[in-house]
Amino acid sequence: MHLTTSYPDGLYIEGIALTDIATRFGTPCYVYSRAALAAAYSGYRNALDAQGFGNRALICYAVKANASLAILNLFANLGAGFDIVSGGELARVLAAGGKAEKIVFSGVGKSRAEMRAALAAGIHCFNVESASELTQLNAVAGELGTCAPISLRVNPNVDPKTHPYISTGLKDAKFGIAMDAAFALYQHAASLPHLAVKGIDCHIGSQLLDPAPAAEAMDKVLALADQLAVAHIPLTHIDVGGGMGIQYQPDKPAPTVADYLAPILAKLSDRHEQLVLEPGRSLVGNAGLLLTQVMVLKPGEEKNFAIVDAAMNDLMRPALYDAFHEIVKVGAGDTPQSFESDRRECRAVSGKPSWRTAKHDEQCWEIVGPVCESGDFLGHDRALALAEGDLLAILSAGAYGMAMASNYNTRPRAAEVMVDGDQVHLIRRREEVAELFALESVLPAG
Ligand SMILES: Cc1ncc(COP(=O)(O)O)c(C=O)c1O
Ligand SMILES: N[C@@H](CCCC[NH3+])C(=O)O
Repeated sequence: MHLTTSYPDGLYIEGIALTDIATRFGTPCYVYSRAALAAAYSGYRNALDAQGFGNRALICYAVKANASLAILNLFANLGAGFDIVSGGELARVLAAGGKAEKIVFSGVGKSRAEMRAALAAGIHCFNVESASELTQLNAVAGELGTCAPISLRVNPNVDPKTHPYISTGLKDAKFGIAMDAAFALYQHAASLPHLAVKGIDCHIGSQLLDPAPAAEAMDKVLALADQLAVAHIPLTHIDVGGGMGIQYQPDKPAPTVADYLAPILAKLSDRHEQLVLEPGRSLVGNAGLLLTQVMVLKPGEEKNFAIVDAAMNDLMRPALYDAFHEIVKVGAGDTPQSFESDRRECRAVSGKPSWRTAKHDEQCWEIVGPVCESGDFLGHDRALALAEGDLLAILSAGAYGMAMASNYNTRPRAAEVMVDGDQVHLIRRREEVAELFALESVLPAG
């Protein structure tokens, strides 16, 4: 949440004014901070070092959160491994300089071609999610004359207390192998000639603000690991997944990495296995924002609409999960407002014709995009003093922002830039409209 600094001439990221970025690169534009990304990674490393896991923990950044080559390269240079879920992500990680031997491959549906590519690259481990996948992987590894390193991803049937769409550890989810079926499947895996049992994996969901469910899941995971050791199927690593949440709004603080990990690490401290972590959102979420410009103000009897040039195709979290992202003005003299007090004012006047807040010049706005969907909103009831042409920053947009962007309404995807001290680098140029239909063709004439 605290990515920007407010100066008299507007908001900055590190040494660069957001207004300058808008002038140079246009809007909508994703803006990341190299320092914030590096600090998030160090947060994990330091917490692990402090708990004595320095030499036996592998941080595998979950690429799905933000697959930018520049970000992958930055984490690779810091020593990170990667959690991938497709052949595409494998190719990206390798192109960005990631090391194959630090990659874990998650996901409920891996194609044979993806298995082959990962085996050829020599990844650290496949996180296998079904009996059928185990059989297929054994066959593919056999065809290649090799042995696939595997973990089973278990489903502990623990409620992670997060949004149902990003909850993965309850038994009605498509993810993982039921705890009571896992032991037998491990025995089967150990009997297959082209599999090497390495570890166990568990990921119960995303945006978790309380570590208790993950710690509860860990008890079940460790009980199974001990049972396997007795059955002569020793494990060399324990993958605790990702899931740590971040602060999106002032009244919902997130724990520090150290506090979040403490109850989980406590259960692992007197064990010998390597620890694998798969954090995504907590490494990138608060290191990026989406810069957008107000195109049209459309005050109305019921609601005031501020139509901006970013939309649900750029950031779909609000439309998909009703997710909250703080939105602030970035121009000269605009200090980020305290959202909580503003929201109360918005609600207090809601329904009144003027929709005016107590603050001078501020009104309540629905911040919406130009896409033809009523669900195309980026923020509800925001108290802001707006004029057409104003720049806004949609905060905490570094995770699952650009990664889930689409070309809906034939909208080119946004540019992405990375601030590094007093430099700013274009890390992905804005798409051009002609590129959006370059792969298509019309039917032959006649
Ligand atoms: C298997 C797996 N690992 C890691 C992650 C990363 O999760 P997060 O971004 O919440 O840290 C996810 C996404 O939830 C996932 O499905
Ligand atoms: N896309 C989700 C997170 C998904 C996690 C994937 N396992 C979000 O934006 O919050």
